Amino acid sequence: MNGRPLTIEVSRLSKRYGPVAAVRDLSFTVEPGVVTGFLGPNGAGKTTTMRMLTGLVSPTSGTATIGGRPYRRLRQPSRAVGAVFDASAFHPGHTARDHLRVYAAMGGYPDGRVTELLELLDLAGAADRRTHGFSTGMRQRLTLATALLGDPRVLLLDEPSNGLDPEGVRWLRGFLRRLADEGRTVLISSHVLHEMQQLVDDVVVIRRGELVAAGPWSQLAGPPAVLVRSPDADRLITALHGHRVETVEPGRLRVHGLDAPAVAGLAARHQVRVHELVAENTSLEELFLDLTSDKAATP
Ligand SMILES: Nc1ncnc2c1ncn2[C@@H]1O[C@H](COP(=O)(O)OP(=O)(O)OP(=O)(O)O)[C@@H](O)[C@H]1O
Repeated sequence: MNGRPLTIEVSRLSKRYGPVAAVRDLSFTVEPGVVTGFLGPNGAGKTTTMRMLTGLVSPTSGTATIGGRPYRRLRQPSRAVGAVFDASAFHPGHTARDHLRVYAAMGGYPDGRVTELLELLDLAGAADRRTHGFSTGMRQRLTLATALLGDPRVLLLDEPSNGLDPEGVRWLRGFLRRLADEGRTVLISSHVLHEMQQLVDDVVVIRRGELVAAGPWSQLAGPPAVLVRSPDADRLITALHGHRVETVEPGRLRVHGLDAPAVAGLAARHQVRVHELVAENTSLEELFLDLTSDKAATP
């Protein structure tokens, strides 16, 4: 990667389309060196925000900057920022190599960069095939190759995991992680949450154009919880004095803020019988459903 890392800053950003408030007073930061997921249900305003970041849509108010400047005022925008919004937008008659050559010519990149990226994205074997026969995974890799032509320090990808099989998602995770480790700023949007859970370090969650939550995924997921089945549930509640304990049903408890070994240790110390102990991790999906439910919308 060439040059200093670039931080993305979105500040009090709004976009109206007539009566539709697509993005409302949105503020968040995306740091270099991590993979950040931009999450929200369909129509939440993700694409509109990413288009404002790349100068394709002008904000109604607020700012969206990359390394402190709006996209259009960056010295070499296409070298600083790689962005692709539609993975299916290939000319069906073009081969993968043709497609990359067209974009390389537009950006002023040498042909050697095309060959390099075909290798890097595992497309060398399919380089001279027409894209209309490409699988979803190959299309997504070609999209990534297009975004990477200028060796950008910032990568903005709209729904890069869309339609990938588990093997494809695993590959994408490793690839994005490498880019982040090189100091790049990686922002990927999605509404398919179980895939994102494997892909991202930080998350920015929006709903109806507004920020719902932002931060490291591990913090947003909250502390662990443990499900315990015990014939001595009342005594276990006493032993767990000072911790938040819910009774799920008679004989079954959910203990918050402790991991399974800690609960087992306390039970042993108080000679309470335990028949089952299951660690529960809040998945991003649960978190997302919770954050985006109507209940969460009302103050
Ligand atoms: N050019 C436009 N004209 C009018 N309304 C628009 C336009 N672009 C987006 N919208 C509206 O703005 C809102 C946000 O749309 P946007 O595409 O940004 O959401 P999204 O989170 O990317 O959704 P998806 O996951 O479905 O792509 C939606 O209500 C959409 O209908």
